[in-house]
Amino acid sequence: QPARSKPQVVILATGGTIAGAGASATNSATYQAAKVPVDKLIAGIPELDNVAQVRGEQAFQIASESFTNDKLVELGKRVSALVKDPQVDGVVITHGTDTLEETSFFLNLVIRSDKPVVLVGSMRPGTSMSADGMLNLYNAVVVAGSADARGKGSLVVMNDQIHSGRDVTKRVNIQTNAFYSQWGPLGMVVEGRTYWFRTPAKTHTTRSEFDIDTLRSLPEVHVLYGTGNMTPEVYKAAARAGARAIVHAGTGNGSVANYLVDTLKALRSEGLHIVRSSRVGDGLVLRNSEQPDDKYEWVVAHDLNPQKAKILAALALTKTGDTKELQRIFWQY
Ligand SMILES: NC(=O)C[C@H](N)C(=O)O
Repeated sequence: QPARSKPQVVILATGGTIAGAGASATNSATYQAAKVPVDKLIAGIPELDNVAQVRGEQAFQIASESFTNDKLVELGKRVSALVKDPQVDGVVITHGTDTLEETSFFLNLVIRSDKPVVLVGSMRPGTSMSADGMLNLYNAVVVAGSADARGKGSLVVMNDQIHSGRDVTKRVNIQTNAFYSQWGPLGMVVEGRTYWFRTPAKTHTTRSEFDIDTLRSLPEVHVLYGTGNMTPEVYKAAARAGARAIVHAGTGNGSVANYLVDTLKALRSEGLHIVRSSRVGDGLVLRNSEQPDDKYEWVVAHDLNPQKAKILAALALTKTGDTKELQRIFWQY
């Protein structure tokens, strides 16, 4: 077959601020997300034509805070079908930034392909002054069409940086430098070229034991946030509401208040899993630090923040209910 001159990239649009519109150019924070259809986004960047052959597909038109487990599974299945198409070299997903880190981690774990899957959003709507969506989308298409982006797991392109979809998190709610990875970005994309500096160490995509093609749904996992003066009843309510695991977004090292410990132990003995993460954001929670996890059969979230731990716990619970296995999964991914 003759080599194609340009990579073929599909832009799968889900909504978010990158498809947002405000009343005036000064509305950078007050606007409606998920308004502009994907074909209009593509038409607004004729330069895309220089770097890839692009086509759009509208998966959803929602703000990302409204993503559900069912939507994650539906999106994952569509991405999987696209990357199996020999005509497709890479996929870009336009996404709201609020839960982009959950979707990127989920796809990093369930898409069994080494083709680039690149998530992108924006912090300002396209109608605003210094809107960031156009360049972010252009950069994302460049990365999705790059052979050197293959095999690196899902990627997030924001603000000229290329992040691992596993590591990245939204840290600022109102500026264009919103995304951050505690272990650093993987690379940069500048003027249509990629520059790489590191690769992910954790298992992903082609080597993952999770597979979107056989996944039908995700079990319920709730995150409960550690503060002073917690209420044990809230943990029991999560269990009654059908949670199979609770991610405890603990203070500091994932610590648990002394008056909560008995409730968490009792819930564990009833079959619910306890995953200790931290509300701090950076760092990592170690086993048997703060609490005797071995004795209580609790799991620690390693370096995953609570919302990422929720995604991995849900996927892990589709495979096992064994605490040691769950912990092995948290170390590995
Ligand atoms: N900047 C954004 O995209 C925020 C928006 N609420 C969303 O996540 O859809």
